[in-house]
Amino acid sequence: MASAWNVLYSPVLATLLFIALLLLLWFVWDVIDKRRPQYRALRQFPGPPILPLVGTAYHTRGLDPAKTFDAFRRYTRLYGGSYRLWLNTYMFVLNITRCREAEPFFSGVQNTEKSHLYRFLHPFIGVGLLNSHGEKWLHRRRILTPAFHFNILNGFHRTFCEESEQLAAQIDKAEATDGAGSCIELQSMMSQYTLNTICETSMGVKLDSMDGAKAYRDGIYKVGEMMLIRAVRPWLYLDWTYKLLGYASKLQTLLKPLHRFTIGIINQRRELFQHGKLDDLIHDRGYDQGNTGDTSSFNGKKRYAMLDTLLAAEIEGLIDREGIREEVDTFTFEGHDTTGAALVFILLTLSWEQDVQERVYQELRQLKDEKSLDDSAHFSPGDLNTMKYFDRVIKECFRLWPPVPFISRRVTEEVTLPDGRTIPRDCIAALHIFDIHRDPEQFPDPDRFDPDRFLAENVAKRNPYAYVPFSAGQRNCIGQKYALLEVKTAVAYLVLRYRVLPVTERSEIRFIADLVLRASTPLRVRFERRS
Ligand code: HEM
Repeated sequence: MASAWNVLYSPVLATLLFIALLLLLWFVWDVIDKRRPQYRALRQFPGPPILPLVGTAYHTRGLDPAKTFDAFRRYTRLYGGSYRLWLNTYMFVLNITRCREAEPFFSGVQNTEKSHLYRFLHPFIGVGLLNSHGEKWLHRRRILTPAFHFNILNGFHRTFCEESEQLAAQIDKAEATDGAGSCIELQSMMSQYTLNTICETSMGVKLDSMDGAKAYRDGIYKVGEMMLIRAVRPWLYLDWTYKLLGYASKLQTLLKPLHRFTIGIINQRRELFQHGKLDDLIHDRGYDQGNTGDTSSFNGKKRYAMLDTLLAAEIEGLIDREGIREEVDTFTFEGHDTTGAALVFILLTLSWEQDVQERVYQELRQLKDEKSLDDSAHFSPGDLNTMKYFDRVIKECFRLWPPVPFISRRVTEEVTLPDGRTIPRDCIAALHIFDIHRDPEQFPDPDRFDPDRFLAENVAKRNPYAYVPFSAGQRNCIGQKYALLEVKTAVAYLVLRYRVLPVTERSEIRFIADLVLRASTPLRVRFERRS
């Protein structure tokens, strides 16, 4: 008898009973949870079976980033469009892969709040233009919109040209070392180019000429990797598990020098700004040259750079020091990897599509001749916009390889779709731009590269939200024109100078689930100097 009591009171049994009780409570909660209207609403959409307790959490469990990327595409094919995933009332997602379901998020003024995934960016970029909402977002957007005025972009064009020359010098150097037509790994080279340009245009510094540039560059990449680690491991979504497993302190260690770097530059520039020396600086850098039309002033200062716009707003009491830091880091984060990815996939595409590349080259050459520009001269921003075929090629590359493959929103207002289905409140709307761009109803034979999809008559036949590489509506990309000018400047310069030849084939590419479109293996082309 005594031994039976001993068994009953043994710690093992007590633990088992405790676990059984927890499971029972979890099960009861799960049953109640599934009676909520959100559950019923989401069940109107197709998706993988929702199992008791774990919902659909099994669908990406244990998958590496490449398999996670493939799993999302597989589900889109399997369910013929948008599909739902369910964990519980606090975590349920509608994966939107067709523009008919995406339209309410792009066209309206409601549901503009970002999902909780953007919280992972808080330690790095704070709560700035990208991830704030409501009044704060509107206020910041108003302050920053003048920093993207076309006169200012024209000033940035000079930086894009100089850095394109640096890029070519690097390619030539590789050729001198490794022999003619040497293989170039694109992802790191393009990322270096775009980090240089964003540092100069947003903070006014030439990164490569600064102490600590390498540490900053490496730090930015490592922080990007840590964001990805968190995004693809749902158990790290909770702040306490993130802290407990040591990730939070590792991130802080990485972020400290990055923030010190940005704050140092902001302080230096503030000094110049407050002592009225910035006009000399603008003049020295030539930002005030080549501006056409409007030379309007902002608090007596020319509107020429992103940080300077913020410093002027600070004087007016519109933004504080931390706010300036947030926005500068937001631009560095949003403005370099995205444009880098765009360049990688444009150059790869040109390497696969030799006829297209030749036609682009002829168009560039013809304009050069018409304008009597010598070989080393760059096109002006106006010139770049006149080349229609070039423009269509860039657009088609952005369609097939959108640098930001997915974005997400928190549904704060229930959405009723034209077919009567509802997207419930508190749902996460994951807008998969990668799949929206491959909707066969909007883009027949969607995987085929065809720049003529962007002929005016073809564009007119499509839903206005079928093509959204820069998102659309209120929360669209503030840097869209900047990015297009940068990309076109670099591609035009490189194509005129080199024939881009294939190394990595399209069929070899394995994408990974990431904030920016990236492949798991190196992406390479050859650059052959044109005679
Ligand atoms: C090819 C390059 C780029 C692409 C494809 C791109 C794409 C996007 C997309 C899809 C969004 C919406 C994000 C969301 O809803 O979560 C966005 C927002 C944003 N982008 Fe870009 N972007 C690019 C370059 C840039 C550059 C160069 C800058 C800055 C210099 C920039 C700054 C921003 C900011 C601040 C936002 C948030 C805007 C807001 O919510 O008001 N982007 N971008």
